[in-house]
Amino acid sequence: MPTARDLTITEVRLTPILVADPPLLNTQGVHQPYTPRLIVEIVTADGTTGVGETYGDTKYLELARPFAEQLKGRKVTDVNGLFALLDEVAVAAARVDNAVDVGGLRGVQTADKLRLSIASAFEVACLDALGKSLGLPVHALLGGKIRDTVEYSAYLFYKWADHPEGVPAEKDDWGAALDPAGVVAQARAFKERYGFGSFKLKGGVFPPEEEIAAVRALAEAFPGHPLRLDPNGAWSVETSVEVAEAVGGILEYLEDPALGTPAMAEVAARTGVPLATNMCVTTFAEIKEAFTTNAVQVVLSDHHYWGGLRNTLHLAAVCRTFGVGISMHSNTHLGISLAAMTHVASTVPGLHHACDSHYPWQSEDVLTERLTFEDGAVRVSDAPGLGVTLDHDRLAALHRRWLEDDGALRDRDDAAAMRIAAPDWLPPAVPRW
Ligand SMILES: O=C([O-])C(=O)C[C@H](O)[C@@H](O)C(=O)[O-]
Ligand SMILES: [Mg+2]
Repeated sequence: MPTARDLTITEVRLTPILVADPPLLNTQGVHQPYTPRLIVEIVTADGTTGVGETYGDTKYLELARPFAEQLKGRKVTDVNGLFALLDEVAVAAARVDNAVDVGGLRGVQTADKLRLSIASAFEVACLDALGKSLGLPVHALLGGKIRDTVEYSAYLFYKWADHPEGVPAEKDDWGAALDPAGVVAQARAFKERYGFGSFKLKGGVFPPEEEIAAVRALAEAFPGHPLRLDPNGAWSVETSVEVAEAVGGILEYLEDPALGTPAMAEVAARTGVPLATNMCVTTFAEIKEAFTTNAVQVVLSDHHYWGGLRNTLHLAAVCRTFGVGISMHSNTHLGISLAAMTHVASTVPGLHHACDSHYPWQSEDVLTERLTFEDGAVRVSDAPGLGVTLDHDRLAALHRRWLEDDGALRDRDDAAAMRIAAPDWLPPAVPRW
């Protein structure tokens, strides 16, 4: 007879941390030297622990704390119940009224999206604990992997060599990338270190002509490799169409060239270039307009704000129904989230594009062993749960950094980080070009 397991949640630990981040440029500004993340641990009565990870900014912490309190006494098998609890977590109006999320780079901000961004970390932690308890990998709990490896793309950024002088920061070894030659050199380093075969350039930083030149240089240096360009909605429809005409033929897709579904629909109608998004379709409510106006051809899911791994599968099913492709978006994240992304991606049918991941930019992690890329892919773990182990010493050290911060870095603000180098900097009005 199998022994009964007690999967009642007895303890929930929330650990906010600050993680080193290089000076990566985007249309809003530059990444801070340290970025907030929240690590969630769930402990069950039989001593099983599950881990999850999500955004660590104050607005997420203030929701995660009351939510965590409600979980005690519930079972990790009650994953649907997590979502029923969400409505009970109050979101202050000031967090959503006219607010955009970090730097405006992840689409609308709604109370539900904030709540889902919290629930996702708890869902992952529950699935990790359940998998460990049953001796099954998370992908098995999602119906089973249909591929053994998940391919990722190199996430290229325009970048300074260092954070501004005098700003405490960890040194990175990527160097600067501020022109086509620098972007190609960065892509070569990504290929050499991790074997990536697809390249995405974060654009919206320099005038479109310069970014067109960088894409052309990439195409010349890496013939036949899929390329993407993502200016985070910084261009007008006219500029988007001009860029599409200039480099559409060498792009796998153009990502969020213009802001909002109507603008994306117009660009899509006027060009033959597939459009991807992690800005105009970031909630289920936005799907209908975008799909019925043919505004996007690929949705980049992100299990953090879509509300977890099972919601990602629901999104994938809707995309499949409408003949829209699916792949994955990424912000700064650690190995717990890379493991979660890899498990869910291994179960998604028709995943035809390499997923995004910031992970190579993160020199720090909270795991005993970093996840690795081979030929640009992460092997899907068959170990119980997510297949990762938390390093409590590392976690404590990164939490100490958070505790010692005076609050300046606890909320990611790319425009404020830019003002250290350019005091007059304000997030540019959109469209910027
Ligand atoms: O694909 C995207 O739009 C992103 O990854 C948005 C991110 O916020 C990225 O631009 C960043 O972290 O600078
Ligand atoms: Mg994007």
